This record gives sequence, structure tokens and C-alpha cells, in this order.
Amino acid sequence: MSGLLGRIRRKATAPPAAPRTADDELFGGRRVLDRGFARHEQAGLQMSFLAMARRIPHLVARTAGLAWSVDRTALCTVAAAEAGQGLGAAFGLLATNRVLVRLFAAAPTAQRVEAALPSLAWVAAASALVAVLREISKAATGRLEPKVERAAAVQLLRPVIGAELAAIEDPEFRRLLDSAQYGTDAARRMVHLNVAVVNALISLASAAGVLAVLHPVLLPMLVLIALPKGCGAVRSARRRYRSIQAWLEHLRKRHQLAGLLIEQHTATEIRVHAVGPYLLRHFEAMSQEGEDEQARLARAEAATGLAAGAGSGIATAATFVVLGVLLTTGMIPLAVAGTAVIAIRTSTLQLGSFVGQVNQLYEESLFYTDLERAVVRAVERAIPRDGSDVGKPPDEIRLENVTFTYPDRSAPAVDDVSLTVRRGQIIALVGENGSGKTTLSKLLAGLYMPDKGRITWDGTDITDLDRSSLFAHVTLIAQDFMRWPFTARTNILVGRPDVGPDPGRIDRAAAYAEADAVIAELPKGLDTLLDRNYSEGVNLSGGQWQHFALARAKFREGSVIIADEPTAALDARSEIAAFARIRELAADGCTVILISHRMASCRHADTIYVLHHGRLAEQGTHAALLARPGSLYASYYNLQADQFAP
Ligand SMILES: Nc1ncnc2c1ncn2[C@@H]1O[C@H](COP(=O)(O)OP(=O)(O)OP(=O)(O)O)[C@@H](O)[C@H]1O
Repeated sequence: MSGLLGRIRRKATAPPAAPRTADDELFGGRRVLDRGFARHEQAGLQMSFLAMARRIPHLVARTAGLAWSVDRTALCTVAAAEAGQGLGAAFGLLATNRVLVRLFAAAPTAQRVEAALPSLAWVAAASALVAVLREISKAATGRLEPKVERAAAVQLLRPVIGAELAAIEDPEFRRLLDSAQYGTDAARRMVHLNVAVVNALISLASAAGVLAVLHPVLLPMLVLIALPKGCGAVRSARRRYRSIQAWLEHLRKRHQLAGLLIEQHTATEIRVHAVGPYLLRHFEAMSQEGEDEQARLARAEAATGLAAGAGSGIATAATFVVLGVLLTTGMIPLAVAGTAVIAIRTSTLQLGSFVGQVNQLYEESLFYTDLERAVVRAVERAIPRDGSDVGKPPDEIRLENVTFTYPDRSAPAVDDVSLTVRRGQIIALVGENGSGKTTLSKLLAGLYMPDKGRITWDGTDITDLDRSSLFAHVTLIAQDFMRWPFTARTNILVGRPDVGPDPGRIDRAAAYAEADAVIAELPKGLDTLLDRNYSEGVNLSGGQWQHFALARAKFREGSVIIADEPTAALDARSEIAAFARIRELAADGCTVILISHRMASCRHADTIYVLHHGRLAEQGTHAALLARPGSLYASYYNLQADQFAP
């Protein structure tokens, strides 16, 4: 009865079925691509089994190259141990043949056993050698794997951190980066697989060699056994890779949903607005879609495996028929037939693992290829480093008819803007939301290059300057400044990490930004971890974080300061103090570009620029703009001032 009531109650309170798919409702469209990674080169996906087999040396060489760069001794140990195992296996097989020949000879049993004993000892010695070498190889591989993974990760991350901001914001590049991140794991697995492939290849070659010596017709039979399994394995690998590529965004979004449900910054809305059950429902729906795809893959793989297994089984049966014919027609003696059976058994087993390993190696290599492709793209879009050095702080930064449009937008974010900032001046950028202030500040900082017009520093076009030397002068207090999940000290130090944690400089920066009062209250002072997600970590309020952002900026000691809403979270007293200090920076010879919606904080600027739909609508001093009839600036200023009127 209670079960029935429970069911009825559940039914009554069950949330209404989602009207659209989770993808549509949450993300504005389906996140599964029909065409896989179609816009990228799909060389790997066009490949036949034979073409793939031809790629093995290349794959092995590529992984070996990576391994060589991180630990030559370990690589050489693995190579020697694997070669030794192959030779040991071949030797063991030949010794087995001698044992069989002795055992099948025409003599009394005791005599035959005695004659076989030395060869038997060689078989045992070969097995022991193979076992020892296998463990040596395993130990060296274990040492290599993490190093190769690290090398692959650094190989990817180094060019990515040096790529243009526009590249990082490009969704296509982001997608490639996502796939490439699987490549670092793939590189690690490729080491192990490479070893396994080389091992299987050597053992296979030795077994095949022994078979060829026993009778040449047995060799092509071995190839016949291999082919169906090989083709099936490639088919499965391609299918899995295509599926992962198609479902990559779906997977990312699903992980994102799961993360949102447990993160700290979402916890309040999750509870008060009941966003939790809503997102959980969509998470479940998306997971079910993923499960359906997994089931489809499993079914397809089983069918492919069945067909490949049947093909190989028929070929194996045919091989034994051939062996029977050779034996009954007296073309090979019984001892040789016995060795051949062992060799066929060994090689088909090896073949099974060889095909499986090559298949996995191929699949991993597809991801590693994405990593390499991402590296190439990042290098193509690298911030140029070959310009002239900026040298001293710039006396004049000038924008001449600068236009910039985001790649996925039709209207320019900054449209035909010209302005000049001189050293020691404060300029303020004001305007409504989306009028282009932040974009303009990023152009000034050298983060974006204009589509039209030019930006010069002391007369030199910034495209001719070494951008890293330009960045060295810029201090950015961004609207969405980073709240680094590090210690309080490091949160200041990251303003200019290369100078090191100079205690005096850190204290001065903290005092300047009034972060010292916040630090004094932290349980471990500057050593306190500013991340509540970890033990002994603490949470800061928005305003307290802003003090850290200002301290970081001071620590940097740049000469061009771009402050985008630098005081939005500060209390009234701190805000006034912060603006007074920013003005002092200009008096000390810095160039200050201030973005703020608080008109009162802009009034001291030497020139105020008003942006409207990306265009420069007005410019002048506070007094001049206020006096101007119909001025946008005056309307913004008066709107705010009126709020304080009695
Ligand atoms: N990374 C981006 N990619 C595409 N469009 C962008 C990007 N950043 C900003 N935009 C668009 O460019 C226009 C200008 O944005 P910008 O952030 O420069 O305005 P803003 O004046 O700083 O706005 P706010 O006062 O709200 O901070 C807006 O239409 C915005 O949607």
C-alpha cells in the first residue's frame, strides 16, 4: 500500500518531461556532430588495413623519437630486452623442434629421452631468458611512460600558451585542443603499445621464420589467418575514433553539467532556485544519449569481431588441413609437423595480440595526430616574437582608424576609432554595455590585432614590435581578473612571476592595494591558500579579491596600466582610495587607461572617450563634455548624479 502511495506521490511530483532535448534547451543546439571531425584532415580515417600496417614503422619511430628525447637509457633497455625476447623465443622453438626430433627417433624410450635432455635444457634456458627480459622491459617501460606523457603535454602546452588570444577564442581550435588533450594520454599508452607491437612482431617473425624453414607453404597460410582479424580491428578502431570525435562536445558539456552540480560558486543558486534537479534531469538525459551510442558501438564491434573471427577460424582450419596433407603425403615428418603445430599455435596467439595492439596503437595515434595538429595550428597562430624590442616605456600610444570585428560577428566591436594616449596621462573609456570598451583595451594591450587601421607605440606599428617586450610594459586589471587558486603570496607574485617572491616588493604591493589588511586576517597570512575547495583553503569576498587584483597590478610595475572596472567590488572608501592611487601612478609617469561605468571616477581623466556601438561618439574633458549640448557623457553622468539628489 505504502509502495503504491509512494508511486502515486512520485508520479504527482515528477517533473514534467523536458519539452526539448537537453542539448537544445541548455546549449541552443545539438552537440553531436554528424560529420565527425569532418573539417580536419582525416588521413587516418581513410586508411585500409594494409595502409595502416605500412604506417606501423612510422608510428613506432614517432613514439621512439618521443621516448628518445626523454630517456635514452630506458628506451635502449626496452629495445634490447624486446629484441632479446624475440631471439629467445625463436631459439626456444628451434630447440623444441630438436626435442621432438629426438623423441620421435627410432630408439628405446629411455635412450630417446636421454638424447632429448640437452635440447630440453635449452628450451628451459630460452624460456627463463625470455621471462627475465620481459620483466626488464616492463620496468624500463614503466619508467618511460610518465616521461613521455609529460613530454607530450609540454609539447602541446608550450605553443598553446604562446598562441594569439584570437586563436584560443576560436571554437574550431578549442575543439581540436580538446581532442589533442586525449593525445597526451595516448602518447603514454603508445609507449606500452609500441613495446607490445614490437614484441609481438619479433615473436611473430621468429615463429614465421621457423614455419618457413619447416615448409614454405605454411607461411602464406599464416597471412590468411591474420588478414580478417586485421581488417576487423581497423574497422573497429575507425568507428570508435569517429564516434569520440562526433560526441566530444556532448561529452564536454556533460562533464560541465556534472561539475556545475558540485561546484562551490553554483551551490547557492543550485539550492535556492532549485537549479539542481533541473540540471540533474538534463544530465541524466544526456548520459542516456551517450549510453545509447556506447551500446551501438558495442553491437557493431561484436558483429565485426564475429565476422573477423569466422574468417580467421576458416583460415586456421584450412592451415591444419594443409598440414595434414603434407604429413599424410610424407612431405614432412611427424616431428616437424609437431613443431609446426606449436609454431602455428604460438603465431596465431601472437597474431591475435599483434592485431589487437596494432589496432590500439592506431587508435591512439589518431589522437596523438590531433595533438600534433594542434601543435602545428598553435605554432601557425603564435604571437610573433621577431619584431623590434619596445625598450623604454612608450611616450605615445596611438590608434589610427582602428576597426576590429570578432570572427563570429558581423558588426565590428570597434569601428574606425582613432585616439592618442601620452605618457603620464589618464584616459577614460566610457559607454553602454557592449559598446566596445574592453575590446578597445585589448587592442591597446596588443592582445588583438586590428582588421583595419593601425596601432603604434612611439610611432612603430605594433605588428613590427616584439609582442613579449610590449606585454612586459602592460599591466592589465581585467574586468574578469583571475582568482588564482593559489596562496595569497602567489596571487600577488603572478603579476610578474619572473622577478621571484621578493618579500619587500610583495609587502609594498599589498600595502598599496590595501590587501595587507585582508592578509593580516588570513589564518596563515601570505601562505594561506585562497581556494576553499582544498583543506585549509579560504574563501575571499569579491571586494577582498579585488584588493588582490590591485596588489598584483602594483607588483607588476608596468608603465601602461589598463584598468577595466578595477573597483567594481570595492566599498565606497576603498574605491575612492584606489582611484586616488591610480591617479598617483599617472603622476609617476605611467599611462593609465581606465574603463568604468562610474562616471564620478572618470571625471579626473585627462581625456574621456565615449564609445557607442563600437564608434567613438565623443571625446573631451569632463567639464567640456558636461557643457556640450546633447552629450551622451552628460546624460550618463546626470543619470548617476540624480540618484543622489534628494
Ligand atoms: N570574445 C568575443 N567574441 C565575440 N564577440 C565578443 C567577444 N567579446 C566581446 N564580444 C562582443 O563585442 C562587443 C563589444 O564587447 P566589449 O566587451 O568590448 O564591450 P564593453 O563596452 O566592454 O561592455 P561592458 O560594459 O558590458 O563590459 C559586444 O557586442 C560583445 O558581445
